[in-house]
Parts: sequence; structure tokens; C-alpha cells
Amino acid sequence: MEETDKPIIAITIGDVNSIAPEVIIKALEDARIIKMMTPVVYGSGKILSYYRKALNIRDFNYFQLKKLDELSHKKLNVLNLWEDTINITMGESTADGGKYALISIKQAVEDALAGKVDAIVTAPINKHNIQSDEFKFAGHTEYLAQASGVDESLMLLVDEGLRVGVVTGHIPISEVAQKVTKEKINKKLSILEKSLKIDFGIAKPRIAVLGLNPHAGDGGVIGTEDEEMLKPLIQEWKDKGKLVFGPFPSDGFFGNGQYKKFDAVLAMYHDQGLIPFKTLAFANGVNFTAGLPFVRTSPDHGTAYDITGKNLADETSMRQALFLALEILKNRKEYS
Ligand SMILES: NC(=O)c1ccc[n+]([C@@H]2O[C@H](COP(=O)([O-])OP(=O)(O)OC[C@H]3O[C@@H](n4cnc5c(N)ncnc54)[C@H](O)[C@@H]3O)[C@@H](O)[C@H]2O)c1
Ligand SMILES: N[C@H](C(=O)O)[C@H](O)COP(=O)(O)O
Repeated sequence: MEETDKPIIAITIGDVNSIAPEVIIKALEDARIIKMMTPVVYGSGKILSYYRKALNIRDFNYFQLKKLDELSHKKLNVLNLWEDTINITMGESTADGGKYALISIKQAVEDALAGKVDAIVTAPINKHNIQSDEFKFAGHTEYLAQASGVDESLMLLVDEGLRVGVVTGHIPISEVAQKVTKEKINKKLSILEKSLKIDFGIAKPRIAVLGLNPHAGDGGVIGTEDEEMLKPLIQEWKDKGKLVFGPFPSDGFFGNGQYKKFDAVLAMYHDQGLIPFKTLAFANGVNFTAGLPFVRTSPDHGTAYDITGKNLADETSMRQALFLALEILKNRKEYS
């Protein structure tokens, strides 16, 4: 591969007081990365330098630039987005943690939408300290959909053959039942099916749909949504020749390993899908946003303030997020 043919991957800095800089540095230390892609950290060399020293990491070098077109395909790049020296308070949630995380995300999105970078890999943010007049969203997923002008996207957690999407995402549990509508499930199923074909190269994907109620309602004894909404909806997909099955009672479905028979699982709400996913795949898991005009992946963990600055953060999920972004780019190219 020519150096200049490598995909350019924007990596957002995340919360600078969290494990985000640590997992970025450790993931980028992997010698395979620079051979396969051109990474650009959107943030500031001062932040990486601070963590390199704090964690006593040697031999981590990078090329600093002020404009994206100065990047080097032979080196790890850091795009300096600010001159400020930030007061780093490792393991604490501060206004600065949110402010600089947002500067990084905004620039990466602008560059992705302009086609200047091929994908974005986001390091973790704190959903509380990033809130501002400019950012009134529950997470990257919601922000990225709005910023890129799509009315619906899908949070899809991925670890090799295990893929778990959610119908409702970052909303209070009290709102789940009313938000799980036929229209919403159909939209999410459409994004999921398309993504499995285009992003994951699966020609005829098998999708499992989980029930909303305990035991998928037990024939209407525990809630009526599974019987009255989910069963007919799934039948409509089957009638169109799609391999969509369910509704499955979530506990037994994961408990007996049935998930292994499907290319993807659609859960009705965040914890229904993410608890089994993270139990099975926390270290390697990647959070992918399907349905965006650009590729966006992320590690499946958060800011982990409790271990920040202690050199305890496992960077595997961050590294997998970089590799999955590449794989999806390749699959999209082959599909088109
Ligand atoms: N991609 C993202 O931006 C993202 C993802 C998940 C959570 N979050 C946010 O992060 C904040 C903290 O969330 P949380 O406490 O629920 O989850 P968390 O993932 O930050 O931490 C959960 C537990 O896992 C441990 N852990 C997390 N990542 C680890 C790693 N790489 N290596 C070793 N141990 C690790 C932590 O120390 C903690 O004990 C919240 O604001 C949440 O919204 C952001
Ligand atoms: N629900 C995600 C997870 O637990 O991995 C996480 O909160 C990140 O969400 P965004 O990608 O929307 O920030």
C-alpha cells in the first residue's frame, strides 16, 4: 500500500482528565497502526506529553501540526486545536474536560463531513461535563446524528460476530416503553440490516429481536407489546424475505448462548443490550454508530476516573475501535 493510500483516521481526545489520553497513547504504540492507517489525534500535543510523562511511557513520538494538510503519513500525528495550557486534574470531572472534548469532536466531524478524514474514532467523554449551549445531547451518538443531518442512527456494539444494537439509547428507563414504537423499531431494523450488509459484508444477515417485557410478555400476561406489536412486526419482515426472528426473552437468549446463531441482536433498550454485551466482551468491544455518512467507532468503555493516571487502563478496546473503523471502510469500498 502506498503511504498516501492509507485511510486517515481522526481520533478525538475525549475527556482530558480521564483515561482517554492514556488509551489513545497505548493503542497508538502498536506498530501495526501506522502501517495500516494514518492516525491524527485531534487535541493538543501538550496533553499527550503530560500523560506520557505521568505514566512514564517512553518511546512514544508524534508529529505536531496546526493544519490537517500538513500531516505525515509516516508518523502519528497530533493536530493542535488550541494553544492553551490546560490545568489537568486527573480523575476529576471539570468544565475544561467537557470544553476541550467538544472542540475536538466538532473539528473531527467538520473534517469527516468535508471528506478530509476517512473515519472518526472517539475517545470517551463524560456526558455531564460536556453539556453546554452547543452540546445538549446524551452522547456522541445523538450529537453525531444531528451534526451530520441524519434523522436516525443506531448504537451498535461490536465484538467480532457479536453485534448488539439498541432501539432506544440514552433515555431514562421511565420513557422506554412509550418510545419503543413500531415505527422506531422498523427504522432501527432497517439501519441494522443495511449496515450488516454494507459495513460488515454479510449478504443475508440473520437478526434476532429481543422482547420488551420480561419473558417477552409470556403471551400477554406481563405486558402486551411483544404479542401485539413485536410479533406482527417481525412477521412483516419475514414476509419480505428477511431473516428476522423473535421476540426472544432477553435473559434466556443470552443465558443459553442463542445469540451465537445470529449476525446481530436488536435490544429494546440500552441496558438490555449493553449489559450482556459488556459482560461478554468489555475488553474487546467497540461502539459503532451505524447510519452516519462517515464511519465512527469508539471504545465501549467510559472515562474511568477511578483509574485515571494509574497506568491501569486497558487500551484493547481503543485499538479494536481503530481496527474496526478500517474494516468497515474496506467493506464499504468492496460493497460499492
Ligand atoms: N464512548 C464514550 O464516550 C463513553 C462510553 C461509556 C461511558 N461513557 C461515560 O463515561 C463516564 C463513566 O461511565 P461508567 O463509570 O459507567 O463506565 P466506565 O467504562 O468509565 O467504567 C466502568 C468500570 O470499568 C473500568 N474501566 C473502564 N474502562 C477501562 C479500561 N480501558 N481499562 C480498565 N478498566 C476500565 C473503570 O475503572 C470502572 O471501574 C460516564 O459519564 C459515561 O456516560 C462514555
Ligand atoms: N452507551 C455507550 C456505551 O456504554 O458504550 C456510551 O455511553 C457511549 O455513548 P456515545 O457513543 O453516544 O457517547
